[in-house]
Amino acid sequence: MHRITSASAADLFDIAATRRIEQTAASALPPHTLMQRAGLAAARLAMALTPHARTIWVACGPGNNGGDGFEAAAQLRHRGFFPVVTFLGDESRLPQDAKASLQRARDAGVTFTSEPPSTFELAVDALLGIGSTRPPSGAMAEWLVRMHAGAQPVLALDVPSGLDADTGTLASDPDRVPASTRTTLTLLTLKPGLFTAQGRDAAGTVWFDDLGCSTFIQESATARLAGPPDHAPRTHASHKGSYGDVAVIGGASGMTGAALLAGSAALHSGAGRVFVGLLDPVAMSVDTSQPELMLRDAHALDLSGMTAVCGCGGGDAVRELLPRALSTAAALVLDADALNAIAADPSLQAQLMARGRTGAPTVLTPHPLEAARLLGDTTGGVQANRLAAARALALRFGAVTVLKGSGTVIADATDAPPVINPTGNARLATAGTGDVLAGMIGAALARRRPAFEAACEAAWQHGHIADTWPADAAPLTAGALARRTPA
Ligand SMILES: NC(=O)C1=CN([C@@H]2O[C@H](COP(=O)(O)OP(=O)(O)OC[C@H]3O[C@@H](n4cnc5c(N)ncnc54)[C@H](O)[C@@H]3O)[C@@H](O)[C@H]2O)[C@@H](O)CC1
Ligand SMILES: [K+]
Repeated sequence: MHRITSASAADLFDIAATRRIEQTAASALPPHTLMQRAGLAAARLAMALTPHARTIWVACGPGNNGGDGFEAAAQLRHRGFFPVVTFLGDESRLPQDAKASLQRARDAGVTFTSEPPSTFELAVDALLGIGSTRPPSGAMAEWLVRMHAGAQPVLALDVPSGLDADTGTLASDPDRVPASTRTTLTLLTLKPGLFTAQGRDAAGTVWFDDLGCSTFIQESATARLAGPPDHAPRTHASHKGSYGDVAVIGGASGMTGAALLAGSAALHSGAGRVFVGLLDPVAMSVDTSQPELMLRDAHALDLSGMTAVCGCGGGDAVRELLPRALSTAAALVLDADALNAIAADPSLQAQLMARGRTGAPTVLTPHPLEAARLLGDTTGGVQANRLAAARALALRFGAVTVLKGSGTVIADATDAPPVINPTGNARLATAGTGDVLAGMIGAALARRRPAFEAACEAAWQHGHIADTWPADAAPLTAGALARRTPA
């Protein structure tokens, strides 16, 4: 059992793959072994979370997730703890493993009640796991509200009840901000839904126990959790040409700052030279706070041989430059208004697809609304399956797609599993942080990282800066994020 952090990459498996792995493992092991291992891991984590707990409420549901709860309760009782089990299900219809664990809990002397205990130091959510099929209702919904209403920790087994383990969508009340401290112990496999959409908030800190079954995994991952980028040292004999040129195209009237932020981010991410091609005809000619940035009229920049970062604060004016960027930029990041322009113009879409067919490195960085416009979908439709939406965009345009949001998804048009970025937090919910990400990806492309790796590495780094922002520093601003310096 170990805690999942952003320090190491990991494979993720969807529900269908998890069930296949379970079948393979279960057929190779003595009966009930998996559930007993799951319950023991849950009990150990419960004891570590609340070593002095007097009452541990274990809420058990009608399937094998409930069985994990019975087993955990039995193990806790054997160790001198006082679990109180509430069971929402029909004993005669319990799956065999769960039935055996229910009996083990009874034999261990666990207390069973019909109503949750009035006070508890820890709640164990064993109501629904990967078999969740509909929003919790009735007593199940009431119990979930109750366990999350207080400040007591909640330990969810396998997945938080009601969370779709494939997509990270939560069946009920997504806007509820729970008071509880959340931990999830996920079993057998890591599931993508824990790390994107509502999954990160619902799951809290994720622990993983493979139940000793990693050797039974014979299939490829559904998705992957990104790990930190490798830090390639710069050779002494390198020069600014070794790290490439970035040209930011954006900054229409009133939005110059967005382009300067992207430029600053590219500069501080190590690009050799950064040009900022402004679309505002009366724009400044130098940014005295960042004299390294070379400000130009966007129309005058020759993009061949350069990495263009196109769209940051681009307004409608960026549209006329897109055909040239799409046809001449050596590598290209399309962000914000560039994406909106493409979504509204079939001829630009055709050019983007044609660029994709040439294999020229191209990265799209939509937030969910921009992704929805490009796909002709709604934001809700995109968020309902972020992995599928990112992959659909990557396939349609032949471009690496970075679908931003909690648990940013990076997909390309190959068979490689999409990647979910584990870093980042709500500090990034401030204007300009998307421009910074675009600039960071631009810098990675400029030093000739392959587009998929460039996107994964920049997304990880961008979130990591926010994750390590000192608590006592001034609030994160996009400018400070671009400079990587809390100020
Ligand atoms: N599959 C595995 O690999 C393993 C499974 N284990 C546990 O078993 C779980 C999967 O077990 P199951 O397939 O039985 O699925 P669940 O225990 O998640 O629940 C399925 C049952 O809940 C009912 N249900 C679904 N949504 C409901 C709702 N909103 N309200 C009320 N009832 C609802 C279904 O009709 C079904 O009876 C895993 O998440 C994990 O906790 C572990 O014991 C270890 C191994
Ligand atoms: K659960």
